[in-house]
Amino acid sequence: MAQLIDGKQLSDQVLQEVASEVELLKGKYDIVPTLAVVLVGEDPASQVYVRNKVKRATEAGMGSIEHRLDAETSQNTLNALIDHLNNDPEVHGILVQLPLPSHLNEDEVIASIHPAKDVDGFHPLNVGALASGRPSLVPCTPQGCMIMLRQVHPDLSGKNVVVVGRSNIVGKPMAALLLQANCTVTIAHSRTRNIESLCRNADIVVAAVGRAEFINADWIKPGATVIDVGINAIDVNGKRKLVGDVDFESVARVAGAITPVPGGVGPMTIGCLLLNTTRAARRQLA
Ligand SMILES: NC(=O)C1=CN([C@@H]2O[C@H](COP(=O)(O)OP(=O)(O)OC[C@H]3O[C@@H](n4cnc5c(N)ncnc54)[C@H](OP(=O)(O)O)[C@@H]3O)[C@@H](O)[C@H]2O)C=CC1
Ligand SMILES: Nc1nc(=O)c2c([nH]1)NC[C@@H]1CN(c3ccc(C(=O)N[C@@H](CCC(=O)O)C(=O)O)cc3)C=[N+]21
Repeated sequence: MAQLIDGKQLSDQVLQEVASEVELLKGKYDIVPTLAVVLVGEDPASQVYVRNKVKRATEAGMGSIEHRLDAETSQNTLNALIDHLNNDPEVHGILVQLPLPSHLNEDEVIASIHPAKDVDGFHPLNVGALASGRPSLVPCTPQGCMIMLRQVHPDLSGKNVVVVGRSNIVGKPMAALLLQANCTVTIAHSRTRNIESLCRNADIVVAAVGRAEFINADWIKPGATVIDVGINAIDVNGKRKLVGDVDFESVARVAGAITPVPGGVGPMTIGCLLLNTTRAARRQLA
């Protein structure tokens, strides 16, 4: 049976680090690091994430502000809110929950967030910084995955890694971080040929596909490390259940180490989001 990489426990460590940084910023500089979360529409999954983020922020002694806008909100209204948050000295981090309703221009919204407050690391300036090996605010989910990987592989140098998925929020920044850690990185996606055999050659597989239990034991080299980013709600006998992009039961029998869902990458994402918020606050001191 594979070693379980416990995201809940690791995220508690990250959150403790966050809490002491918050204490320091309060005591020494009299500022309360504050995260503003913007949620447009009623997407029930997003509401769960937003709730979790706000809860953890409060526990860490941080400020958190929620802006819930209805699904019909116009681009102008959203732009005006972001403008206001950009200029509010008491807000240090801004997160606009994605995806946005289809009538809104996501790229425009992301580019309008002040790069120094972009705790998601999605602004083109932060994306460019990461791509050129000078990371600034690093996307939370890939950052969390790296912390989990380091538990198993303190030195990642030379590892063959396959990242399945090429989204801007997970796959691409994940690949950039792995490359910077001297891994040999392959990015697979829906047009990739022989994806199964590619994965079977990998020392590490990172799954960010968005398909429930897509990757099974036949794809995994015995002893490999598997990071499951997927969060998929499925129906089992009328009950809602969260599963990853990896078929946990079969893969855990062949892998050397694996992350569970829930309790894996998800909690790490939140930990890193709050860590980014304290980093952003510190940089805004000057
Ligand atoms: N734990 C966490 O904190 C987070 C979890 N998530 C979860 O991670 C998953 C991925 O999210 P995200 O990156 O935003 O998803 P996207 O839908 O944006 O991207 C999915 C990627 O998977 C690829 N893909 C889809 N089908 C296949 C296939 N049959 N074979 C190979 N590749 C395929 C797509 O390829 P193509 O580009 O060719 O279409 C795409 O690159 C989701 O389950 C999401 O809920 C996301 C963010 C944070
Ligand atoms: N701008 C933006 N930034 C994001 O980081 C972002 C986003 N938009 N849109 C949606 C995805 C998804 N995401 C998750 C974060 C935490 C959990 C999480 O905490 N999951 C828990 C449990 C969740 C539950 O029980 O429902 C777990 O996996 O154990 C899940 C998913 C962040 N995302």
